[in-house]
Amino acid sequence: MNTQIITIANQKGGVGKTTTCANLGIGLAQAGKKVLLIDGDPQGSLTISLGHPQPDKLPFTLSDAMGRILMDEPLKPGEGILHHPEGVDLMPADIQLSGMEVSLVNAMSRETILRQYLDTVKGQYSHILIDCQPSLGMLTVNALAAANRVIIPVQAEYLPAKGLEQLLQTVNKVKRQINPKLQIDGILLTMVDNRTNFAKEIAALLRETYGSKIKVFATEIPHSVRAKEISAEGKSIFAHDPNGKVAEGYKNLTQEVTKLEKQREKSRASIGR
Ligand SMILES: Nc1ncnc2c1ncn2[C@@H]1O[C@H](COP(=O)(O)OP(=O)(O)OP(=O)(O)O)[C@@H](O)[C@H]1O
Ligand SMILES: [Mg+2]
Repeated sequence: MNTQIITIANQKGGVGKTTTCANLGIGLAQAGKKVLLIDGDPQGSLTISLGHPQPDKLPFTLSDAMGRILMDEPLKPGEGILHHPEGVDLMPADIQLSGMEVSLVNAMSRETILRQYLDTVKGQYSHILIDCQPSLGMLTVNALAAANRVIIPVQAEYLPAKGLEQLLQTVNKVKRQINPKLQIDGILLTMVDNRTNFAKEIAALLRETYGSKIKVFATEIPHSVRAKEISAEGKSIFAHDPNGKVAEGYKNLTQEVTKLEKQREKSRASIGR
């Protein structure tokens, strides 16, 4: 299986990375895909939002998995992977992962420890989604080095220009130096308040500034208090508010993401001919 590995990254905090990771992941599972979510944030927000309110009580988390790779110790098949009732698997994270940033500094192949871990599990999955912490540190570099695709959530409320530039530089550097397969799927506008023109202006500005290089997803995720509630519920927006506009948004995003995949497959096939 040619596993699609999608990293959700933006070093700006609170832009909807975790919400997108959980709901795109569950959206893909509902579309019949075999999905593993990786919590790459020591805060464990993805882990918490998928029904594990105390990540530090879990017996095995991503820092243990990456530690095994660092120490060259074996992992049992599927070790530490949790199952969510809505059909996705999860490699959780807890605060111990913050120590990994430090351990990686002097490690051999420090940028590819996560990739090496994913190599041991990816045979089981069609899609792996990685949630990043809000930084461009070693963990995010590991997530970019492990992926073939990146989605960049941008909160429509602020002008993101400068931070975005820095993120794109990091992505390009990883692509050049470590991972030539890496492609930016697109910028995803999140928490869009349709009562104002602001989101439209920002979307227009983003398309104007980056549109020639980077796709801005046609799907925009609307702002809704229902989306805020889900993390406490441990469920997706599809279970919490199936007929709401955020569920519709993530359903549309799921379709855009799978469509991109098919287009790329087609163009690869035609190049191969
Ligand atoms: N569409 C939405 N409408 C309203 N609130 C939302 C929406 N999406 C996410 N939120 C809320 O906004 C906050 C930030 O979202 P989220 O945790 O997904 O962002 P993040 O980029 O992962 O943050 P961090 O950088 O801290 O990891 C959360 O409280 C979340 O519940
Ligand atoms: Mg987060």
